[in-house]
Amino acid sequence: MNVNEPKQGNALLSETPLLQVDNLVKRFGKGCSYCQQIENLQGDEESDIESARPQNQCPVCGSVLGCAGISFELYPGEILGVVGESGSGKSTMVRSLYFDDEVTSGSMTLAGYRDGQVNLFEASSQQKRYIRNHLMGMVYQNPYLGLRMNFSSSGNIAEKLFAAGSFHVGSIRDRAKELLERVEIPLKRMDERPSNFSGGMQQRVQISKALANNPPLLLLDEVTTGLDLSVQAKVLDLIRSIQQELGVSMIVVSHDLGVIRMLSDRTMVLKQGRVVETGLTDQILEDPQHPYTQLLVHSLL
Ligand SMILES: Nc1ncnc2c1ncn2[C@@H]1O[C@H](COP(=O)(O)OP(=O)(O)OP(=O)(O)O)[C@@H](O)[C@H]1O
Repeated sequence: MNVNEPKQGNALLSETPLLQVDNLVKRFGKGCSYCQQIENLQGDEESDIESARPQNQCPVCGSVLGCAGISFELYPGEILGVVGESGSGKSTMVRSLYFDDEVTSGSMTLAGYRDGQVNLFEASSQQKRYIRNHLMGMVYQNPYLGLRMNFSSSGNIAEKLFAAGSFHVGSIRDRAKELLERVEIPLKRMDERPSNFSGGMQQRVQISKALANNPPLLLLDEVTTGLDLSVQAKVLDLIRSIQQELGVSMIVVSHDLGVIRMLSDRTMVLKQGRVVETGLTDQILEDPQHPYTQLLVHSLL
């Protein structure tokens, strides 16, 4: 597959979302009676584009709204791109979805967990662990967050399989081989620590670990940022082919519209913790409606 080729159409969207997020709020800081009314920090969408004053910071108590009421749906087999400038809340959003950060309020349901009837943000820590181990995978920009650098690559995968209840050493080893082969890590290096690997290889090991238990949902946070362009292209190509092969749904966070253009079916644009525009990626890139999206798109050109 050539990464320079345009995407082959959009995923077939089924009627029922795999993931539904409603009104996700994440506040950093204690908050006060002023900023608990989120609309007080709303700002003027049209005029604050160039403004230096962050609209997501409370002028009274100084708390910051990382996510200020984000709602969206993700359908089976779909790749949703999340784009926005630095500080727009992209990482806070995915970290919240993966339970790395505890949210302030909001709800998240997954079709594969108790028929989508449970707000996962309110689940117990044991339930959250189950969901992370069986139903979600996460790939971080910084491989040190997703990998244990003092374990071998196969050991990293084994850890994820153990966590989901696999204990048969032979099958774990076979699965590790299969996954590492899939992400093109030479098998003779499977017992080496990822700290010996290049940045692109570390990201590929992270991807294989995240996929170990066949989760229906994969979260990818700036996974190619900081890699050389040719390495970046290989990792993006891998992500795209894995998605086509396994049909896994993905949320791809990037500040780089080139990455979004290549991978995502639909795109959600964030600004200061809020969704300003969502639509088919081609439409967002070719005919952006919101002034902020227009600025982002034009800065790509
Ligand atoms: N631990 C924290 N404590 C206080 N504020 C935070 C914390 N983490 C994030 N923020 C704030 O939340 C807002 C959203 O940050 P976030 O890192 O999610 O943005 P981003 O779009 O991922 O940016 P980048 O691409 O630069 O990482 C920013 O204003 C940021 O300063």
